[in-house]
Amino acid sequence: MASGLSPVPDASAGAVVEPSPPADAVPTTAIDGVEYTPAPLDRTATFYVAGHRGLVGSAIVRRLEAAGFENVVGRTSAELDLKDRDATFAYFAGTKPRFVVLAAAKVGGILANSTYPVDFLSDNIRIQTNVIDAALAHDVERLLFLGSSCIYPKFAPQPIREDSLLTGHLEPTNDAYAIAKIAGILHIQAARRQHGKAWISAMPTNLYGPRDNFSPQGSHVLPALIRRYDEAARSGASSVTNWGTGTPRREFLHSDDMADACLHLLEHYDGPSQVNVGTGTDVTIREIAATIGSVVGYQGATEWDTSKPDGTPQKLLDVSYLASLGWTAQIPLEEGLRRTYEWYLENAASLRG
Ligand SMILES: NC(=O)C1=CN([C@@H]2O[C@H](COP(=O)(O)OP(=O)(O)OC[C@H]3O[C@@H](n4cnc5c(N)ncnc54)[C@H](OP(=O)(O)O)[C@@H]3O)[C@@H](O)[C@H]2O)C=CC1
Ligand SMILES: C[C@H]1O[C@H](OP(=O)(O)OP(=O)(O)OC[C@H]2O[C@@H](n3cnc4c(=O)[nH]c(N)nc43)[C@H](O)[C@@H]2O)[C@@H](O)[C@@H](O)C1=O
Repeated sequence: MASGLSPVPDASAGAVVEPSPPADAVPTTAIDGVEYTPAPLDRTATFYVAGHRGLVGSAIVRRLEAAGFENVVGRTSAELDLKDRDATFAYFAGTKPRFVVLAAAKVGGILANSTYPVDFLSDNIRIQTNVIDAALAHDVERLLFLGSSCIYPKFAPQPIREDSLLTGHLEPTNDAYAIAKIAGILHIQAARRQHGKAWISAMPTNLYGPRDNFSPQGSHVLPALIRRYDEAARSGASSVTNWGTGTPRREFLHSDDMADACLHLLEHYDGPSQVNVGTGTDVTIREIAATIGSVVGYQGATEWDTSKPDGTPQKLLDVSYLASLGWTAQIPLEEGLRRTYEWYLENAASLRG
């Protein structure tokens, strides 16, 4: 992040260089039937990544900088609490971002979501409402809101298509978080309808990668298991105990793939429907546990604590619309796991939690 943690450069300084149109700049039909033409984003514009230190936000910063964006900016939650409406508006007034990705949120695994539903609802509603309203007030040109696959009904037909939204009851372990995310999707659609904004929403499946949350109680399953199996391998433990039955199925996408999909969507999609982002394949929790055990070299037994919640039995996303826009995931699960484990080993001493 070249200028992100220092004052934002004067927007009037330097000539604006418009990038040339992409080779594939042919009209595309959006998921809801609207036609639009892919358009590259101006690499010199100020680009605010809300949540730039998190799992997804940090991957987006890496992807944007690799793509030549010169003015990627961000603030930590200590520097700018996005729950504070006045502070959020003041930041937008001072920074004047032209592009925004909203990757700041209160995020956690199944236990955190089910234990603290008020926090997941209230914090996320406030963060996203403040950012979206400030972006409206300060005329942000392109904004990408990140939701989650948990917005879909617990028993949605698999793989889950975008039009399954609001067709059934939510999974109770994360309904509060899901309702906040659904409100975000509607907020983006409302900004499109009422103010003509070219803003969009993406719904990621379960994500993992460097800078994930590895805290034993608060994290998602994949970082939790990397830590648990690594610690067991080191201590020579004869068994580890995971949560639930191990039978639920989950789809895992590396954060670098997610970041690539975000930029692709911003340059190739402009429609009101949220767009699913995933790999199109899933595994059982038992299978991912076995793979992680093998990646970290754990040789003991695995037990299952069925007093812990399983959550939804399956939430495999239908990613055919995103594929029709020209994007598919590139990082195989086992390779992504190895890369994440390497990052974990290098950073274990300084992890949160
Ligand atoms: N991880 C996953 O499996 C999935 C994530 N998502 C979505 O992707 C997005 C990013 O998630 P992820 O990267 O995993 O989450 P992380 O917890 O890794 O990062 C969240 C980021 O949000 C920032 N943040 C949180 N609260 C505030 C606040 N009050 N003010 C300012 N910044 C705040 C944090 O800033 P700081 O570090 O400075 O405190 C952090 O950088 C979220 O919208 C999430 O819902 C969707 C599906 C799956
Ligand atoms: C991304 C998504 O993440 C959350 O939903 P989830 O997919 O259910 O998330 P999870 O990764 O925490 O669990 C997946 C599965 O794995 C099992 N499991 C085993 N052992 C551990 C374990 O040690 N930790 C965790 N967390 N899970 C474990 C666990 O019992 C469950 O069956 C949402 O709340 C919401 O945040 C959201 O949108």
